[in-house]
Amino acid sequence: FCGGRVRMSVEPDRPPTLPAGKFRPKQSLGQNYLADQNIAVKITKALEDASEGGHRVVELGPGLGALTRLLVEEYPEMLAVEIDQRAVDLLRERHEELSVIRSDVLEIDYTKLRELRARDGGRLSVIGNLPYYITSQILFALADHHDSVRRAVVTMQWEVAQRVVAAPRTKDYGILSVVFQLYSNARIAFKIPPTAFYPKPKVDSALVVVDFPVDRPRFPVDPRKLRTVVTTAFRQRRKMLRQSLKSILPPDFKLPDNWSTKRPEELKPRDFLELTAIIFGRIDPDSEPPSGTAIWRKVKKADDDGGGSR
Ligand SMILES: C[S@@+](CC[C@H](N)C(=O)[O-])C[C@H]1O[C@@H](n2cnc3c(N)ncnc32)[C@H](O)[C@@H]1O
Repeated sequence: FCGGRVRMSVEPDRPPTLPAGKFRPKQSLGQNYLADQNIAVKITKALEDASEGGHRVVELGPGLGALTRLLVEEYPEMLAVEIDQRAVDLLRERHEELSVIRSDVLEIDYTKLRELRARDGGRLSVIGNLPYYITSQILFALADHHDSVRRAVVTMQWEVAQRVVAAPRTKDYGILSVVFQLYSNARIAFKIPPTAFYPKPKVDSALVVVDFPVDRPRFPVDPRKLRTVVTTAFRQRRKMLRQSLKSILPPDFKLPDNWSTKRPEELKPRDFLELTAIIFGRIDPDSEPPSGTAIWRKVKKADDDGGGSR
């Protein structure tokens, strides 16, 4: 009647999932809880997992369950991995049917997890409002196990998201850009303002959707060697490769002239594959991918117990 706009949601402050009392968010664990229900819905919708029961769905750092409570409706057989015992207890209380294990997400071996969870032979679907202090490590672990993951729907700091999608010759181009553009199709879905979280972080965040294509040919280089080459080159991004890569070049090895005067930001992601092959040689692309440490025993126990194992 008066033409005013109807507000669809109230300004988020305390998340509705935060229990009354002494539950103080721990900054050291990156606990900025999502408090905006509209955004929670948009994040969970981006997962689009078609598995019956959702046994392939894994949530990293569920916290107080802002995403979990929506996910568990659609994917009752999902698994949640959380390090904070208080949150684990709370989730078990609120969602009896949920498989939740207390563990460090950095211990996840996605290849083993897929063997255990993706019983239909599919790949894992990973979702999480990531704790920002370990975002890069989580992203690299996902990239290392790209054969086992179908899609990752993850929030991260806006500037880290910019690095994931950055093009060569831009200031954000670096190790994250190279790795994610080689192994995946990654896109920023939308920006998330600090007001969507409690407590409010100082920076904007982004939802990033990463798809790992199933038919991508295996690269003929060792992924750990590739990482070494890219990280070492970007550590001195203004220097020419013959200088910046000195410390990792084999004895008596001379970088061919067409590479030696380049700077890392001039190289496209695929050029780094070629460079790694020149320095360290090619490997059999059908060899087994490297496997990290595992929490699969705990996962198996949670499955065997038919719900959350303690
Ligand atoms: C940014 S909060 C997000 C919480 C919740 N998903 C939400 O959206 O409100 C990050 C969560 O990851 C958990 N966390 C932090 N470090 C972890 C680790 N190494 N392994 C597993 N969970 C971790 C924190 O305890 C916290 O619950």
